[in-house]
Amino acid sequence: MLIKSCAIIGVGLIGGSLGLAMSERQLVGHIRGVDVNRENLDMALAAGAIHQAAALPDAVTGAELVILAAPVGTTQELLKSMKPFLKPGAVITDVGSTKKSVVQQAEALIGDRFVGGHPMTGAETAGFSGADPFLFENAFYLLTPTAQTNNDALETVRRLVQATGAVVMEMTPEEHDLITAAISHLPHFMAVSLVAAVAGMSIGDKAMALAAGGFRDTTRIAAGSPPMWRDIFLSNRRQVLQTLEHLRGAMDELESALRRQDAEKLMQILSETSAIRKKLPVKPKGYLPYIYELVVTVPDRPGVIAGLAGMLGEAGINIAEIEILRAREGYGGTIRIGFATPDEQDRAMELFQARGIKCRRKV
Ligand SMILES: NC(=O)c1ccc[n+]([C@@H]2O[C@H](COP(=O)([O-])OP(=O)(O)OC[C@H]3O[C@@H](n4cnc5c(N)ncnc54)[C@H](O)[C@@H]3O)[C@@H](O)[C@H]2O)c1
Ligand SMILES: O=C(O)C(=O)C[C@]1(C(=O)O)C=C[C@@H](O)C=C1
Repeated sequence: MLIKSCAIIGVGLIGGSLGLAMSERQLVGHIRGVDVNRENLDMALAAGAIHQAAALPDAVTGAELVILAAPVGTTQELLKSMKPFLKPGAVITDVGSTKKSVVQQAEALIGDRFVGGHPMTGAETAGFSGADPFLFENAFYLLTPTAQTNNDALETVRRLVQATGAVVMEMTPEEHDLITAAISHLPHFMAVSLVAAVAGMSIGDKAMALAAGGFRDTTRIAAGSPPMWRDIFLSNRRQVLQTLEHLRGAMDELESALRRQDAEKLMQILSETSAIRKKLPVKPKGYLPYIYELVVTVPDRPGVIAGLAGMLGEAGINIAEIEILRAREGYGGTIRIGFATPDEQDRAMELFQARGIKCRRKV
């Protein structure tokens, strides 16, 4: 056990996942949970993510660690209300998606025992129902200590985060906010704008009903929690606007090539960006750092997945992930099977091919 008692304020997707990860791995002796939403609190309690549902200020009394996991706009009020009740030496951390304003507010209110944190993993689902004890496995978890931050407090948070399976990276709150503006907040801004633009077209409803991968993949995140994203945009306003300028520049260049019907320029932009996108590290988060995948085509027969799993099991090949990609009732479907090593992928491919099962490597 790393910590005797902890309070999580906000037991939604991230706070709930942290609670599950900490209690399942027995990292914390006793976890109290606080939430304005009774349903999330009840679910967190029933799932064992927290041991006790509590309210402020009782929840933080005697706690060695307090984790703020509500939208970033609540930080100041929450810290103000708990400050007089914090145990001397208690460590306070948060999981907020923006850091500079949060860290400034926290340091001004409670001083050097606040450690800013931000797991670079999540989902578009809000609330405890999406919580997952493995959410942090292999995910980057950014910590943003400042010159003021107490070293022991930083070490406590670092050890806890690592024990949840995450990979800690430290940076300044300023650098954090610019980077996350570019790779998280700007994409959200774009996804929301794309949904709004298409919804506002006369063909909007019909077009969206027909949407395949393009619209779905680029707009998944637009389904995210409105209060959470309102707070992120407002607290990282300057950096989001700064990165938006770059996006506008890139869009203007593409638009101008299209207007001029400049095929060469279009080809150059498309080739350059395609090459950059392909170089993104594969699966930087998830249960395994890299997954070696096969896509298997199977007939629609009861027990077909059990059959594949049995074959692999008999050959001593472990399945790391399995997913039904597409299925047509009565005909068949495609199944994605992930393996932890290229050797297992090769052996599975040989096994399937020897039995006449159609499969290919997913690249
Ligand atoms: N969703 C993501 O992908 C993601 C990823 C990393 C970090 N974050 C950050 O984590 C934090 C939580 O986000 P989430 O995705 O878990 O959202 P969520 O909506 O799933 O959970 C937030 C919880 O906080 C509760 N809450 C709101 N105001 C409160 C208050 N004043 N007191 C107590 N509880 C309160 C809500 O009822 C909810 O249960 C946010 O700061 C967000 O920026 C989110
Ligand atoms: O939806 C996801 O897959 C996410 O990981 C969400 C995401 C992101 O933009 O990457 C969103 C906000 C967080 O602060 C961190 C993660």
